[in-house]
Amino acid sequence: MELAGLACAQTLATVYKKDKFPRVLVCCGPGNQGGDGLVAARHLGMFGYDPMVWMPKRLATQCKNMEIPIIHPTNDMSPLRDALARSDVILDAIFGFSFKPPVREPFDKALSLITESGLPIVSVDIPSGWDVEKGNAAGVGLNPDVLVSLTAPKEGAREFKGRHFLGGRFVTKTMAEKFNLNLPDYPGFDQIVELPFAGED
Ligand SMILES: NC(=O)C1=CN([C@@H]2O[C@H](COP(=O)(O)OP(=O)(O)OC[C@H]3O[C@@H](n4cnc5c(N)ncnc54)[C@H](O)[C@@H]3O)[C@@H](O)[C@H]2O)[C@@H](O)CC1
Repeated sequence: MELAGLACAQTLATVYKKDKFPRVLVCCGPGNQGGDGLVAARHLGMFGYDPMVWMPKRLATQCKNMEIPIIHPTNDMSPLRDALARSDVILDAIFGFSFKPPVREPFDKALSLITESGLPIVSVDIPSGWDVEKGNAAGVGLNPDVLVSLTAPKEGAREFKGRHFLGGRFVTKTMAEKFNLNLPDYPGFDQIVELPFAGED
């Protein structure tokens, strides 16, 4: 979770520079991906961003020491609406590979508000609302500008058209061999590598 969160923060920082996009709204879901989001928020704070966390289900207190503001658990959407109005970019850490449609409350309203905001979105692992295998077939998912796949790209992300990064430097050789993963090399000490657009060499 620590390295996955760092990979997410590094992806956002690579595409959305802090001088133009300092205010990051990190939207965290109720599962492990939400945990990645909290870790990413902490790293974004260390990178010099001004992160804020929206977390409708109470998770942990990872952000306390960084004094990152947390929008408290509530089904009322007005705090999220206000936070969106004060943000430059969104890190979508709401749902990952365990998401099963349809989207339940309060996340259904949250996904609509996030889309309506028109802000750039960086999604973690699979855009929220997409099925891990069927993608956005139901049409209720976010349409992010950037995706950071963790471990390996998911089947459902095939139709994703934006900038696509892989964050999986934490995958061991044994694991890569066991699951027959064909993983690219990571440059330098980076936690992420940008993948070519589908169809590119
Ligand atoms: N296991 C792994 O190999 C790794 C997992 N990681 C992260 O963990 C994610 C998977 O974590 P989890 O399995 O905890 O699951 P998710 O983080 O995908 O979320 C599952 C949560 O969402 C809720 N949920 C599912 N469908 C819903 C719906 N339709 N409406 C409302 N709530 C719904 C579930 O009740 C559960 O609380 C990955 O996508 C990735 O982001 C990374 O930390 C890297 C390593």
